[in-house]
Amino acid sequence: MAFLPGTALLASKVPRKILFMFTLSLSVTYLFYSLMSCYDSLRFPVLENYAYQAPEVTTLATLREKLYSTPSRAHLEHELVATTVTANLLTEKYEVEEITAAGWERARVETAVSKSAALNLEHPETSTMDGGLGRAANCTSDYGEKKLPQAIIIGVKKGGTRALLEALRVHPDVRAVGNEPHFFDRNYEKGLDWYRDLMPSTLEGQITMEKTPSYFVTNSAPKRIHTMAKDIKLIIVVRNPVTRAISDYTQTLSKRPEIPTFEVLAFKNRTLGIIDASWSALRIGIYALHLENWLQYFPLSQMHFVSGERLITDPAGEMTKVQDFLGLKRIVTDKHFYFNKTKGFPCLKKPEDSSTPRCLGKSKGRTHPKIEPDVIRRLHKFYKPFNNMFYQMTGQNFQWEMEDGGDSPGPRD
Ligand SMILES: Nc1ncnc2c1ncn2[C@@H]1O[C@H](COP(=O)(O)OS(=O)(=O)O)[C@@H](OP(=O)(O)O)[C@H]1O
Repeated sequence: MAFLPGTALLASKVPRKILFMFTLSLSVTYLFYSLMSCYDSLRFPVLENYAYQAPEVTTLATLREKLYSTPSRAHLEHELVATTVTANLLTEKYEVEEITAAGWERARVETAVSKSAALNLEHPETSTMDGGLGRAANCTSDYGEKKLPQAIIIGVKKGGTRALLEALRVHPDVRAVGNEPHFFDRNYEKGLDWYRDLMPSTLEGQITMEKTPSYFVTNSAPKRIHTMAKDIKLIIVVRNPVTRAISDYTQTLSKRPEIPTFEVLAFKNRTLGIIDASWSALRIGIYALHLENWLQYFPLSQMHFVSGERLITDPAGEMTKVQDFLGLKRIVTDKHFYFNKTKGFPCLKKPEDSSTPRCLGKSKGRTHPKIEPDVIRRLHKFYKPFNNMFYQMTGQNFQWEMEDGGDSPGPRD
């Protein structure tokens, strides 16, 4: 029997037309995959505002790797870091969003300097309490037009975002929606017209704002916000991640008293000291990793970081920096704040013609449960490298590492 090589045998048996079609389809598939891989490698650098040069990419990458990888037993004992970040359904379900109305009422600045402020005073707001999403609470006037926000407080949850927004609303050139719209995380499919319609009307020179602290930890939020407005200003109120986690837990506990203790939820393995970094109360505080996502889309110059601690100890000082960042006149000053001993926090001064209290409501400034000191120490150790990375990335040292390993300054804890 004559020996024929495989291809020749194939060619002899299969009609030429079919062979041609087969070769053609192979070529098209190859071309398609080549184009796809080119597209992938081209995608990221083309962002217009990409200005971020990670200071120590390897270090951040190493930190991320440590957090996400499955370490060996020896590694576990040395690093004591949680091994997975898959959603922890058990603990995630305890996440309850804070949607209670804020108690800080809007203080009208008597010495309004802008034309817009003068108009606002002619049409004082009927209600100062935060209302439903449809009609914003700080609706001082129906004059003007609804605009998409030019500045957003994007985080962090339990950082002091409500205190900041309410203090900003004192400014006559700031108009903000009272409740959290959650547009870029939960309601994006409703579209920009829906979002714009939530906003209060503004006059020329006034800034439209909103706050939704969960944006900071939402992967899709930076891109979506960038698509809406490349030049938007972003404000992030940050707080010692350990205190923040306890605050977050305290809020959940107030609504779900049956949940396990903080100490139980914080660890994957308490004996080995393995932190559960997938628990959202802890994950939110890894600021460096979340910030890295934002820096893919926005330069640092478009971001302003507020110290949640200083917002309590020196609210006027923090407000000066925020007003400068937003290009606003420095109208909100120390004259607007007083320290309320009963509340244990700064509150806004009442205007002369009103007797309404101007402290934030009961859901702000809750008493935290006492957490075991060695758990606090362990969490400080866990966050330390991420905090240092965050200080490098922002160029600011928030001084969360206290010498005694204790909590940051604040009224409690
Ligand atoms: N002036 C004033 N009054 C009351 N509370 C103040 C104030 N300034 C900052 N804080 C701190 O704000 C913490 C709540 O943060 P947020 O408003 O960002 O919380 S939320 O994410 O909107 O639920 C809240 O956290 P807890 O103390 O844990 O309740 C406060 O510590």
